[in-house]
Amino acid sequence: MKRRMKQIFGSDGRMLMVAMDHTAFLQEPVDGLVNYGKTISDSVAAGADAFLSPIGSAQRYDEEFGRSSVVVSVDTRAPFASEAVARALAIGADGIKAMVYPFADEDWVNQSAALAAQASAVGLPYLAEPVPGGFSRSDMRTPEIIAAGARVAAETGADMIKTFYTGDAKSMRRVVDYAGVPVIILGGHAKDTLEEFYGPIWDAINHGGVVGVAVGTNIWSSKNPGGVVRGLNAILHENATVEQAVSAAK
Ligand SMILES: O=C[C@H](O)COP(=O)(O)O
Repeated sequence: MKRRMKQIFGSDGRMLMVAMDHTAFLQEPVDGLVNYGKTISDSVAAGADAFLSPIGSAQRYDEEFGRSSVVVSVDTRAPFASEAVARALAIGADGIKAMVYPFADEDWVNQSAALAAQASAVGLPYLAEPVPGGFSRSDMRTPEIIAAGARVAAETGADMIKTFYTGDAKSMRRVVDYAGVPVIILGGHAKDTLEEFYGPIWDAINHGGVVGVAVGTNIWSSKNPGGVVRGLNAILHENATVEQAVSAAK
């Protein structure tokens, strides 16, 4: 477990994860995901530490992933718990990831606990993504509920949490403190400018206690995925300002 966690996070304890698991549920092809292998290769060259991928692509693109970490997403299109863990191990994954729906679906919370137990038994890091109330409850995205949801997911046995940015570093710090395990934030919908995209990430990393990002849409929907990753790498691993990150991306 320790060796795999170090592999995912790297020597500075931070993680730049490119999320490409959307192919398991998106209802239309997106160029950056049609060109899945190229998006991976460009991201690796730009400094990505890890990828989030469904099992099918995790197997298919092993060449492109190179020495980066691959965390297999088993939210959908994959068997849960023991079968998913065995499959992830069989393909050489560095971790496993699943959704959790605190305050909405007890079965999913219990499934998360089962998955955590199975993964822990074989030393496979488990990344849980709590979505309080489920996707329909956008009213449940307050900092307090995000913090509570993160803790529920951590209490199922997750080793890391991927969750929403609360919108400001102070309340994000409370999420991180309450979760008790490393927290990374997701990217969300496509932003109009790089400044708008990098700004909150810079805050979360430098003042919110967040140790990484899992970004999908803002990378693979960009005309220049490698550039977006380069800017993220500058913020996460080179202490760059937002302005420097924007320059690095261009
Ligand atoms: O696995 C998906 C994550 O939510 C990150 O992707 P996103 O940047 O599109 O939100």
